[in-house]
Amino acid sequence: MLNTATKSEAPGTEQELTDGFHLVIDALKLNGINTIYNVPGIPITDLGRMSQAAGIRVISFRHEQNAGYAAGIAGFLTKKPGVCLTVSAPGFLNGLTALAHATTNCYPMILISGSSEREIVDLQQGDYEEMDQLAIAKPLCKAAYRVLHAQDIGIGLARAIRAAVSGRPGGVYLDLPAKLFGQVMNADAGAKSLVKVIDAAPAQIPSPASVKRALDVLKSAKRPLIILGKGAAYAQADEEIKSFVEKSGVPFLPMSMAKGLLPDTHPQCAGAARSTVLKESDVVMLIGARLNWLLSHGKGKTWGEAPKKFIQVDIEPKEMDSNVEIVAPVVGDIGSAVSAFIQAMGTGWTAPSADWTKAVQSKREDNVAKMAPKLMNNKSPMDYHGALGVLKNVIKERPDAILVNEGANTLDLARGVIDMYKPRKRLDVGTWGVMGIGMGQAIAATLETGHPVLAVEGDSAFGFSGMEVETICRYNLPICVVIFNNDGIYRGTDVNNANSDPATTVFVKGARYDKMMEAFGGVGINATSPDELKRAVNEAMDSGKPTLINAVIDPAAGSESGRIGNLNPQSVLKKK
Ligand SMILES: CC(C)(COP(=O)(O)OP(=O)(O)OC[C@H]1O[C@@H](n2cnc3c(N)ncnc32)[C@H](O)[C@@H]1OP(=O)(O)O)[C@@H](O)C(=O)NCCC(=O)NCCSC(=O)C(=O)O
Repeated sequence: MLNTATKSEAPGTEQELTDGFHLVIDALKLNGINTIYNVPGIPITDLGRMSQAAGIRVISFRHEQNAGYAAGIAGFLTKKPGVCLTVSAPGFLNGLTALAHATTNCYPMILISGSSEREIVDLQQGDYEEMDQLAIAKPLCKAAYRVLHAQDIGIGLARAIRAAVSGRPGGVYLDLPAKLFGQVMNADAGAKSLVKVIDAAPAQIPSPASVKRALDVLKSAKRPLIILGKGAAYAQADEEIKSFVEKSGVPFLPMSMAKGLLPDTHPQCAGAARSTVLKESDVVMLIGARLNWLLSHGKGKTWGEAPKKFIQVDIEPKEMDSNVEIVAPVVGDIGSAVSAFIQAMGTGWTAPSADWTKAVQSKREDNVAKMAPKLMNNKSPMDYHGALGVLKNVIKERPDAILVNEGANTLDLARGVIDMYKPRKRLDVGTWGVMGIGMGQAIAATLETGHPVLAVEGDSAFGFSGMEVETICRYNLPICVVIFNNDGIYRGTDVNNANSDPATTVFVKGARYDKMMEAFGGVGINATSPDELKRAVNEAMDSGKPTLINAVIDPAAGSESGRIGNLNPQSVLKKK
């Protein structure tokens, strides 16, 4: 129902009126958008207040980048665009990193930003926070729109929603100049101008020929492999994906955020035999996974000598042949494609040879067995494995909890050690390997799903969004943040011999991040051994109280930039 903003006062011509503020709110509600991730300020403070009054959940952050990361991951988790609301110029720019991140990661998100007046901006006359925001946003997102007239708000939002979620999802920018909010129009006309987006992300059914071609190639394989990407997790076609993988009998490798689509403990899971399956497979079916740097572009020594054939399932036709030849492209949405595979496989599907599946299984068992003793050590200060062994069990006992994870070593090692059991329960740095997603993602994850969150953070990574612990306390969210504190980036042991400044990669020694949480009324714990960590995390996850655990990690533990290999400039220098 339309909110009545005011009534016109001319005698005898009384009519219900609405305005830009109310039209934006009504358009959001009409389209089922019930949460806004926001940082208030000119000119959108009242939009936040009025949205809250109208029943939309408005979560106010301390920095727009974190609100943006929250909106992006909300989009990933719900398949509805996550909305981030920012002030003009500087606030808008702060939100842009998250908008670009959403686009790169294919998360549906709308960055709505207030902006200054067109007449003044275009003549560059020095308006408050003057900036041509639309032009700046355009190259960083899927689509960018500006609404100048109140009667176009409905259409503007409809275009933004459709652009964000249809085809390959991504970030959309919606520019709302300050003057728009105050524009008044007849309430009936306003209501009629709103648009409810019907079938915003229509199913894209793959052609039967492409389905048959893909299955023929898979069937011909001696050593097949399925790689599940976060596109598969996004699709929410969990049952279909599980049935297909199990029916095929093919080993599967989950990319980081696809972990849990099938449990990491599933007999077909090849996560712990990664090098073996990439090198030795002869046919690889990519489902919602891109052949980007995370998969070494599908070539080079990671993929071994054996010739490979790639099958790729993706909603975006341009993804095909992006790095290597795709012999069987299947263009469609993942749910439709996987359902079509199941149907076309019929009843006579033959599983891959036991030679292959047993070889994968035995490599996996070897790696898991090698890892096991490391995870049980009770050293103090802790090393990564001792601390992660504890967290692995925390998630095993609470498979519905959401794990947020960022850092360098903290990310790389947690990804392997912590098994996931359910879909979309692992959220991390995504395609860019960006640091700073932690608190924004943790906040949105619990708000959107109702599940508690365990955020496992490197001390450096946490610093990018650390002030949001106040937000976590303000909204009293069930988030347990564990900071792997080794006094620096990669390690805390670097020394600068040139002058008295600290080395570039070290932080204050023995910092107590737990005190930050206490400052805002949450629970802060300093844990120096795996036993202490175990007690503290279990208590936090059971109580649901905002908690931050400063996990003291040996400053000498850890290696340079995880395993990014030759992307790490220091390793390049060392090689010269
Ligand atoms: C590209 C990658 C997927 C490739 O990683 P790899 O190291 O090759 O593989 P994984 O991590 O999956 O696995 C490593 C090895 O552990 C094995 N493995 C995996 N799981 C297990 C379990 N559960 N038990 C035992 N062993 C296991 C796996 O088979 C591999 O061994 P083998 O099979 O024997 O090989 C990954 O590096 C990645 O996601 N990188 C992103 C990192 C990132 O975004 N960083 C942010 C930058 S931080 C930053 O800003 C900065 O540093 O700068």
